Amino acid sequence: MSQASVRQAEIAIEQKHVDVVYARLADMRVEAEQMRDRGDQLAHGARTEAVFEQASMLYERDVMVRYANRILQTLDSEHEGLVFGRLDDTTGEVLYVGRLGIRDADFENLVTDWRAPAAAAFYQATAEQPMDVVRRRVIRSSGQQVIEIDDDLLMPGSQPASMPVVGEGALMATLNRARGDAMRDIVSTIQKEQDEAIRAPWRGVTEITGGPGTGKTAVALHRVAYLLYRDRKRLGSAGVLVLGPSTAFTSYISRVLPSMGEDSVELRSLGGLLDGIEAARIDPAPIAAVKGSLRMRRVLKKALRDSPPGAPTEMRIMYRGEVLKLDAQDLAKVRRQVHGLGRLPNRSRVDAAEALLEALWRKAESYEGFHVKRQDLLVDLGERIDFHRFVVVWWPVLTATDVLRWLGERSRLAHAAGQTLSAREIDQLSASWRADGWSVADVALLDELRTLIGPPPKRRHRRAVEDSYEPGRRRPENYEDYSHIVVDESQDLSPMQWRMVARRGQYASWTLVGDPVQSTWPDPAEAAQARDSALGKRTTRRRFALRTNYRNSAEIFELAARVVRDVASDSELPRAVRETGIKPQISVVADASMPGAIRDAARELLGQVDGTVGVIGSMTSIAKITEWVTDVDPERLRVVDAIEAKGLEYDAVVLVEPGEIVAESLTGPRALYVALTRATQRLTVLTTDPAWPEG
Ligand SMILES: Nc1ncnc2c1ncn2[C@@H]1O[C@H](COP(=O)(O)OP(=O)(O)OP(=O)(O)O)[C@@H](O)[C@H]1O
Repeated sequence: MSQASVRQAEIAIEQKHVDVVYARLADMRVEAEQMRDRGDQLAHGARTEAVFEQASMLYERDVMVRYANRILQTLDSEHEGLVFGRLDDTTGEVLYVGRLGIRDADFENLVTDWRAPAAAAFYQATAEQPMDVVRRRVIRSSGQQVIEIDDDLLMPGSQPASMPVVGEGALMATLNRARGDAMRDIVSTIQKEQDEAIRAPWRGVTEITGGPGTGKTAVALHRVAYLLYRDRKRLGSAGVLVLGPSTAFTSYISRVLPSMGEDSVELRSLGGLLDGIEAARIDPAPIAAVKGSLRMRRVLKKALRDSPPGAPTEMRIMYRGEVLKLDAQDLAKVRRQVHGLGRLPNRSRVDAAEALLEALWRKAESYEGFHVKRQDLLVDLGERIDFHRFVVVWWPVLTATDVLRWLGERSRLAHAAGQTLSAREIDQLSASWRADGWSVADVALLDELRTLIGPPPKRRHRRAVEDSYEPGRRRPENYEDYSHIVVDESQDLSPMQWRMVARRGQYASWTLVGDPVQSTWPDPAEAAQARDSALGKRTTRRRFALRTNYRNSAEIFELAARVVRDVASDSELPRAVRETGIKPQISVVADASMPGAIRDAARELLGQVDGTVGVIGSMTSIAKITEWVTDVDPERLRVVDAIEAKGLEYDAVVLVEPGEIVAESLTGPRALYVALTRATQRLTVLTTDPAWPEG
């Protein structure tokens, strides 16, 4: 038989099994729907049964409905192939691996869930340690149709004559495919070193490091699916949070977990972590660096103690024929006293009222010939409506956004900053808070303020809503009790951002994903310290280093590696496994011809690849660049600045003016390294510097 017909025959064998699986699934679907109906009946019945029976009935119903929903969800979710793997072992046993564990009506195993221990060999077996696996097969399908198979022969000595081996390697086939706007899951081709990180226990802190394209993000997401599968009770109800750098990133990864049947995980960007605020604006690097540093805590604390804008600077109140007056100095003293009690400002209005009454009493006492009893004055004035009206405006309920906005006034910020910020920093920060909207770095400051201020006094009905929270429902505002938190691109979190994230995971276990070489944070020591205090005393720490770059062609990565050689050691750089024979194109362009050159390069690349093409430029020129390419294929062309490009990938990239990207970043070549490692197949660099990349 020819190779082609052997392949066809093997595909037909797999198709037969896949057909059996889908037929069984159709039956299960009917059963699941019946189960759901039966669940409803049970719930209905429970209302009329004795109380002790209700609990077990409801529990049974919940289990049924959850199981039924899970099957339906997996069947309905967009994914490639329910059955994607097969292992043949030395005893002739066959094990199929898929997205869901499925048994036939006689309870015989048709497919094993990829997360089950029995499926681990699918990812962990190698030629050196075959774990009794003779042949590993990846089955690629389109819908219910098997379209391709790819085999690895792990134990050639044990291969029976009747066992053919076909295909050229599933991994390479997958890596060569065009990229779209959404990341795909990698369940069928997870590599051994990745699998170890995915299956690590949930406790403590799991750190996954590796260069660009080593699959850190993919691994972190599969780890979440794995942990929820293994420990849903413990992790599922308190919730899992996945945090990424930008909304472009969270949208890029948003389909991976649902494609594995997980839709309960919260994906948030750093700008969207605080409920009610969606910040996308990125500050210029020097401003972001100040906003992210721990110095800001001092400034914010001080700002809260200052008198709010619009607060009266004088109090006059008539009492028994005398006008009692507190001037600005008196009032400032009272304010200091109240803050000195150390309670949250939004919880201190009663303290403020009491301190004002005391001050009024001292004033009254100082008036000659004015005889009143202290207790009388405190009670009489304390009941007066005009006194309360004053307290409300003098000690208003604060919101974090109000307080940060106030610091847009330069003199106010200067007062709060004292010696903590330089005059230039005060100029820059106050100007930034006068601008419209919030920046991503502001969100951590708002969250810090939220905690320093305390929640606004609760109204009764509001408390009722928060207390009635049950797992599965929408979580309460600014929920802080996640059971597991994944932080992607963790090398870039500022100390203030670490504090914000830590608040949400006081009892959580963590998966941290990052690459120090791609760091755009200028003070790694300060950030590392903030990170360590965020993680607290968690003693279990495990580290996984991924070393193979699956994204970039070797030719593209070679150029990227050149720009960071001075700041990174070889051991920190991954190895790109895929060669395309196509070198990146570097074109030196005159300034005036840049718009046309970008358009031409974009069009050329769009003609050469099937998927998306990214145009990446500096933050300062990205608005201009966006205008220049508006008429070029909006379907497949994406324009992002070097910061936003973090974590994303395209089939081809036009990188505009690398020198500008280096110049505007506080970590120079590292930011450029990030931008240069976004393309899977082709890269064109346009520069006005004839000496680049050497210059
Ligand atoms: N085992 C694998 N099988 C198939 N594709 C893979 C595998 N591992 C990684 N990839 C692909 O490689 C690309 C890079 O993966 P990912 O974005 O997770 O890398 P990363 O380490 O997070 O990169 P960066 O640090 O640049 O953000 C993705 O397209 C991913 O699907």
